[in-house]
Amino acid sequence: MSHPLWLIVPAAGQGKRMGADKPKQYLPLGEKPILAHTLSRLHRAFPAAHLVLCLDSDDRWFNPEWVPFAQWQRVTGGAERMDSVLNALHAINAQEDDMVMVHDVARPCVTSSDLLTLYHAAQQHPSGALLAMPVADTMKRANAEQLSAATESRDRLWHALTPQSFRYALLRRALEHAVTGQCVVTDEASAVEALGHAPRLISGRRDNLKVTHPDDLALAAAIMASQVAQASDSAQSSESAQFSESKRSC
Ligand SMILES: Nc1ccn([C@@H]2O[C@H](COP(=O)(O)OP(=O)(O)OP(=O)(O)O)[C@@H](O)[C@H]2O)c(=O)n1
Ligand SMILES: C[C@](O)(CO)[C@H](O)COP(=O)(O)O
Repeated sequence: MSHPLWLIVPAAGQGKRMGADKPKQYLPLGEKPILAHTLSRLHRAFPAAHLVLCLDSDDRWFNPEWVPFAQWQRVTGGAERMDSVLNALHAINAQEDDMVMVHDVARPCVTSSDLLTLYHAAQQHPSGALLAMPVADTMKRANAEQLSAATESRDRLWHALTPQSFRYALLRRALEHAVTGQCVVTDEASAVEALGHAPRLISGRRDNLKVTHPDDLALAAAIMASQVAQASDSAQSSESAQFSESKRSC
């Protein structure tokens, strides 16, 4: 029997790099805010999952109407992303082997196919798995004057994305270990690695953008529009395939 899935969405950040008048997860992308897009994408892939949403204690913008899940709870975020995720792990009544998947609210372009691929990989790998992207550019090491002091090897270098997914007990132990050691980790995989585990890297789509800077808003809107167009093209081509199939069988 498969274990329940707990979806943790850290959404307690301030969006300082975005520099807007509200946290970036509440900025509109088309008709709805980023947070609503992200939750809707997660729900499409995992309609029966239990959502845990980490929100800042002073959040004035959240609207529960944006949550499409039947089972969900709100928890208070912490000072760092890792504290928000650990608060969520402490708040839920999960079994040791339950699957937990953590996804940034700021990544609204994630696709169902990447979500499902990651979920299956994490179920099979005892150390968990994360979406990631092999580095595509030449990598430079700057000196203090922002001069290009060296070129780093790209060999086996990946960008970490989200979601990242692990068994509940492992992730909780890893984040508690990081917090106790006063070590700030920026993703779950770093905490798990610090326990000596090696999560599996799953090559994800390059358009799983983390909305971080002002320019990213237009980019995310363009990505979403192109994903919708691609989905409608493939629906049309599957309809026309069915049509030619039915003509053949007449
Ligand atoms: N204390 C924190 C900090 C961040 N996050 C969440 O972690 C994710 C990744 O963080 P980032 O993109 O850095 O978001 P912000 O912290 O909001 O951005 P900034 O660093 O520019 O302030 C986001 O979904 C953010 O809401 C969180 O839940 N709790
Ligand atoms: C978790 C993450 O999205 C992986 O890329 C990232 O580390 C979090 O973003 P931050 O900018 O480091 O807070």
